[in-house]
Amino acid sequence: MQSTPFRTPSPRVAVIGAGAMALALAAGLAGGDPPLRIGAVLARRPPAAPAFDGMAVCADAAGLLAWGPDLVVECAGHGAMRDLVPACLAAGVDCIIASVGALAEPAVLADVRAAAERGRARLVVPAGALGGLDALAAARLAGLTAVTYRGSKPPAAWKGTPAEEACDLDALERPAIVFEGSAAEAAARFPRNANVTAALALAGLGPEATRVTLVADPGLVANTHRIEAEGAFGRFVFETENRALPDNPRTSLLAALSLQHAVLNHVAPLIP
Ligand SMILES: NC(=O)C1=CN([C@@H]2O[C@H](COP(=O)(O)OP(=O)(O)OC[C@H]3O[C@@H](n4cnc5c(N)ncnc54)[C@H](OP(=O)(O)O)[C@@H]3O)[C@@H](O)[C@H]2O)C=CC1
Ligand SMILES: O=C([O-])CC(=O)C(=O)O
Repeated sequence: MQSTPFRTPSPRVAVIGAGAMALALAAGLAGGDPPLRIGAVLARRPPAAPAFDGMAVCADAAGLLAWGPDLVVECAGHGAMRDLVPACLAAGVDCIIASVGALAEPAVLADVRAAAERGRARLVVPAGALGGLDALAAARLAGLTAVTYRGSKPPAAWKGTPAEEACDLDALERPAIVFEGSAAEAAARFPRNANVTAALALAGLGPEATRVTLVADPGLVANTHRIEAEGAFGRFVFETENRALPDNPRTSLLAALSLQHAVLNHVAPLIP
């Protein structure tokens, strides 16, 4: 038998969603060393991009589970996370999710947790477009006193969101605050831009106590995320300036790479 670099000879990985992030994930894994091909995609219509060629296309959770995945990666949106991920977990399939913001709603978090317990499966919450969550989660063990987040993106990334009520995105000449409040509210009001605030909240002080500022900045090219955390451990600041994916200006390349790393972490015996 040929040796495999993975824990199982042929990991059966499926993806939910066929947008910018799924495309980057599929291409990134297939182009890796060693390559890993995603075998199935759950999509509402057959995906056209060549990165999805050869994948089984499933229409719903039952179809996806019938394909027999070892691991499902959600990169579709809050609705898909809420409606499809619990069924996968309850069936014993580990899941990695991009749409972490859905977990800021306590009922969804409870539902997902119960499904994972029922199926003895694992839900992996990656850092996505952020960094520093390993340090934050460790620091939490000794007690945190404050966690704040400031997320700044170019105006185009805020199109079609409540930011349009806060300012005229097309006429901005200087940075404008488009939201200030809790991570819970940010994740709910900006489901395609503020998933990172829910991941931050889960790792740190929770969705109500994590303070969030969102900014539309016409001077920016990158999506910028800044975390400041304080507690018994001391203090840290983490900032990242992320390039956006070519197919979606809201979504950072780092978010897709974070999913790719989480998949490799799941299937490989050792990964730094
Ligand atoms: N954690 C993080 O750091 C980040 C998380 N995200 C999350 O990842 C999600 C995906 O991002 P991105 O790929 O850039 O978004 P896109 O809008 O480019 O793609 C979303 C894809 O998901 C599909 N989709 C939506 N709902 C469903 C469903 N119920 N069943 C099947 N397919 C569905 C869409 O299909 P259709 O064409 O049919 O609508 C589309 O193909 C975002 O919505 C956001 O929640 C995004 C950025 C960062
Ligand atoms: O990709 C990013 O920069 C962050 C993002 O959209 C999200 O958290 O939803």
